[in-house]
Amino acid sequence: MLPKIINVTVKDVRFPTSTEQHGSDAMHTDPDYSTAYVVLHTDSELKGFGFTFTLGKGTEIVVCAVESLSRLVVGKSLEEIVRDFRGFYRLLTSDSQMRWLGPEKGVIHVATAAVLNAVWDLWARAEGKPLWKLLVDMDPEQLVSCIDFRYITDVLTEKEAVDLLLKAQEGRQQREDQMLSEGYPAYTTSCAWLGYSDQQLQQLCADALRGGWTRFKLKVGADLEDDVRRCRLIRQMIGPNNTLMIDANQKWDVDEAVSWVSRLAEFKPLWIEEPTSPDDILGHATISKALAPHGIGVATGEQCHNRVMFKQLLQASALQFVQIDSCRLGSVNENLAVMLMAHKFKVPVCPHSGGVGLCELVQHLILFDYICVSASLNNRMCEYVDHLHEHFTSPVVIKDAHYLPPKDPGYSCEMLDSSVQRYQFPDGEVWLQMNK
Ligand SMILES: C[C@H](O)[C@@H](O)[C@@H](O)[C@H](O)C(=O)O
Ligand SMILES: [Mg+2]
Repeated sequence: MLPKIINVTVKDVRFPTSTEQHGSDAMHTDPDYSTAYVVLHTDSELKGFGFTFTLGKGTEIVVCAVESLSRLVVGKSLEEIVRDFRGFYRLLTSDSQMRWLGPEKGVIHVATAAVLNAVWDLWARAEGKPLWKLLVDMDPEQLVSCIDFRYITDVLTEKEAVDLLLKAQEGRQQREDQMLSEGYPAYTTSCAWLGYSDQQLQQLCADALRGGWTRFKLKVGADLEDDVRRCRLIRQMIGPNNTLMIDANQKWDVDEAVSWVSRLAEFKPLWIEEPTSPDDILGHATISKALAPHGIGVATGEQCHNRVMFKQLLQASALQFVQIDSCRLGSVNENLAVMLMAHKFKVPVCPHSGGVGLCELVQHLILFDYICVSASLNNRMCEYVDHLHEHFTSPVVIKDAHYLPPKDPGYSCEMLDSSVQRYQFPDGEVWLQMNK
């Protein structure tokens, strides 16, 4: 018997990362990595844990949204949910009154992500498997039955999705074994946040090189001369053969993006990430076209609202790297749709990660992508940042710059009770002390 959800609790948990400029970029200069942290309580011993990611202020708004959605969840059994997961996704995203707040975007959608992440965590725990393995073991029809195809059937139908998954079945066991022994390739963003000094960047970069890292992301976009200096510095340190990516976090207008990045082309970045507004699909297409002769691709997705936006970015050849996000899209359900569309358009998926807990979650999705969808590691890697893992009960395991597949049952969302208590906003000990 699968458990029934009898209560949902949600907490505002914030980590004061801004004090040391961790996570800083051209637009988000002082992020306090935070979560709206959800626990599904059931009529059994099992619980489901989930969250979405925020930058501090406003997390209380997401908490309210989760509370509103909870009314749709309490009283449902897991059996009833997973028997028609597409229907359950629709229930949360298409409530005829609440959808006005989105639809499928903004606060209400990240709140949906938090709730659905907890449901997937609960399901994987009930099956006694890590989430990636639950997905890998599902047959194509069952996987596809979790996806809401509304608004994307012009690009991907249910039947096509099943066919893509069937086609990728060959070599699956071998890829699973490979992941278990080698892990999934990662890149690091931890060396080069915008607020770090040159000295700090050099030190962290030297440490990372010693630790076996070969792919590095640098924040740009505040000041062109600073960017030239920092790109030169990091390129000198990592040498010509390691990979460099740059990330502007939406700083520029379209033409400005093209001229600014052209100036940085000599440092050979693989991609420019979020050059402009995440909503500007045609702008991304223009930038992609202009930068192609330099061999620089456009990456985006960490603030892409939903599968419909990804569909258009792909249709318009507006991105060369798809950055899915475990806490912005409607959880695993919507990420499955995006991974399959990316595969159809032959665009590699390189997930956005980092923040607090995003590495823990997204590793499951990218393992599934490799084993069951893309079957390729070409031009693919998953972001990693080295912050806040100690607050999770099943933290990520990195070996030689690769994510090793998680083994514990669930979606790796559970935080330590002591951390939740200490960092709860505004009454946790850490915040009480900071505000003294
Ligand atoms: C505010 C955050 O740290 C962002 O800077 C971060 O998610 C970043 O865009 C990334 O790609 O890791
Ligand atoms: Mg980014």
